[in-house]
Amino acid sequence: MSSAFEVRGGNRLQGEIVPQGAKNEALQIISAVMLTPEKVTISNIPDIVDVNLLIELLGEAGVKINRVSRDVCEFQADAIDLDYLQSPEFKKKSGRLRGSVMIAGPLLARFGKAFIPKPGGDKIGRRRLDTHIIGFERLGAKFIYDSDDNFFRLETTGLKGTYMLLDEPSVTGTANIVMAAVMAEGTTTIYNAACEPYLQQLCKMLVRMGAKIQGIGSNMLIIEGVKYLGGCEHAMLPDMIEIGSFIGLAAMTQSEITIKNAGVEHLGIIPEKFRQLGINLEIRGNDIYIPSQETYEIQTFLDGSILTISDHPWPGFTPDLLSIVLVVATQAKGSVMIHQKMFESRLFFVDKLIDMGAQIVLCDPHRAVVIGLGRQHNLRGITMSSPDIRAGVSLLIAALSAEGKSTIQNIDQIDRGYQYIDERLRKLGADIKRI
Ligand SMILES: CC(=O)N[C@H]1[C@@H](OP(=O)(O)OP(=O)(O)OC[C@H]2O[C@@H](n3ccc(=O)[nH]c3=O)[C@H](O)[C@@H]2O)O[C@H](CO)[C@@H](O)[C@@H]1O
Ligand SMILES: C=C(OP(=O)(O)O)C(=O)O
Repeated sequence: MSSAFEVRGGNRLQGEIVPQGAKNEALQIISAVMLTPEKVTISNIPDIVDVNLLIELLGEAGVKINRVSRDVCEFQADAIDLDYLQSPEFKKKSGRLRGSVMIAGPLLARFGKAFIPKPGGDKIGRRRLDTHIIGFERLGAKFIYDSDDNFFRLETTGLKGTYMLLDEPSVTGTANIVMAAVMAEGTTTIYNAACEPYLQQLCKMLVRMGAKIQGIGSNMLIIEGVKYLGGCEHAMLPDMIEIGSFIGLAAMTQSEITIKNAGVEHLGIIPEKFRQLGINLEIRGNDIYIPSQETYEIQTFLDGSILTISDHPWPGFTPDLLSIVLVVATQAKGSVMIHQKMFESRLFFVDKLIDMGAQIVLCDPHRAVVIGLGRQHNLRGITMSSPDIRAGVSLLIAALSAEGKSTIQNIDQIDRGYQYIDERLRKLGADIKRI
């Protein structure tokens, strides 16, 4: 696969786009197939690098995989090869994505053993696994760290339910602990649990498999362990981060776009945050219609002070859309402070936007003030490299709105999470090609 996009900016886009299935949900759901020897059928699976890599890993670990169609897959984990899960091949491959860490919970629950290599994913700051490990320990697992080979090993003779108050509502951490607890002996209470739609979907799937979980959607999950989980069917929700990216794309390129089947009841505060930037969007049934807008004006707080948009665990605003909000603000009228509280290395990509002509002050690693250009002039196309998945798409959106040619390198980052993005954008009228 080639590794750059060449984009000629300035086209107004038009048409309909259907979001892919949610990447972060897919990583949890596909890990959960390890909890049962029975068949699990999953649909609306996004065809993206991270998810395909996880499916490949499961296949190598002995899970039977049958791709019924491009987005539907049957899994059957009735003959897991535990030796593979300690091998250098597993270590190398699973180290390439963050999501692979979530097979630890199911393995611990079912086989009493799990191995976690140092996980991959975006290099967007420190990404610790403390919540996962401490949670497993609280359930009675023994944690052994091999500093020579950077492998975390976990072992148990039987997990036991307990009360735990998580240090922070970690998304993958909560998923991992839930998957371990569903087959532990007795009752587990997880307080300060993450409750993103990804987790709600996971819990609903586990309940269909026979798990007993109360409090789904809240920050307190009460899980009564069961001895056995069976097969089920599960359909992934539309990817809310992709939906937010398309809203930003439409505004920034003055385009009229309809996002079809957007799962609007699951978007939480996301539409409202884009409205705060002055973007008109209409919810039409399960679609989102964004009219072409010449300009959009950032709201102030009620007392007239400069708006701040910051991230927060669900139901707050997801950190994965802050880079998108930031780029959209560069062409708005007005100013906004972007405060990325969770990750300390996610805003550095703004230097590229500044090179393109945007007015941004990076105050510190967590905060940037954007002074919108209000279409007084266009951004200029440049050559740039994508540091992480969401910065990559933000740069792509900037390039599509800019004057002239841009080259975005390192687009493997974008391919990790956005399915056939160049092809889908071309259908809307974008001038983009892989080189
Ligand atoms: C595969 C996957 O699902 N990845 C998502 C998941 O990553 P992941 O599950 O790895 O992220 P966590 O929820 O564990 O935390 C992310 C970072 O935020 C910090 N933190 C977290 C909670 C909090 O209240 N305060 C705080 O500062 C953590 O210390 C950590 O550095 O959740 C992140 C936070 O929504 C998203 O960016 C990632 O896209
Ligand atoms: C940070 C992200 O992904 P990951 O956790 O897989 O690195 C993301 O999806 O924005």
